Amino acid sequence: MAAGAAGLWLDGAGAAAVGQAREASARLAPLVRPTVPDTFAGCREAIDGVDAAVATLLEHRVALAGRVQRLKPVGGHAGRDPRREAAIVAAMAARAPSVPVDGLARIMGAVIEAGLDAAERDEADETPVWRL
Ligand SMILES: O=C(O)C(=O)C[C@]1(C(=O)O)C=C[C@@H](O)C=C1
Repeated sequence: MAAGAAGLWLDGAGAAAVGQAREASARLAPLVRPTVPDTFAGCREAIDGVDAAVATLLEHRVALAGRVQRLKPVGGHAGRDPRREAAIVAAMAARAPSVPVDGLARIMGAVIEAGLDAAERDEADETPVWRL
């Protein structure tokens, strides 16, 4: 398999490998090759592509957040660290200058809470899909 500017070339790959490669491409394409669509349908398609990448990153972030809870003296919601959360928002603000900082703080607050909720469900023996 090789990746190029226009997509993926698969030589002699089975259907499962082709499916996996398509999914990997869908997840990565919006990051490495952002599109600038000029139609309604094109915009919707591009948004769906970005959402696929966002969902992939959220899934990975939730798994990492779950892992760090198990390494902290006090994990879960009880061990929240407002200074760390503010530093996360400040670092992200530099990369998302079009999103007002208070909006970014609300978004990341929701993301962090979702991660902590998932970690506490995991503690209750509900195995998550992703576990690092
Ligand atoms: O870094 C930590 O201490 C974490 O528990 C992870 C995390 C996060 O999801 O980024 C979650 C809760 C804390 O308030 C701060 C950050």
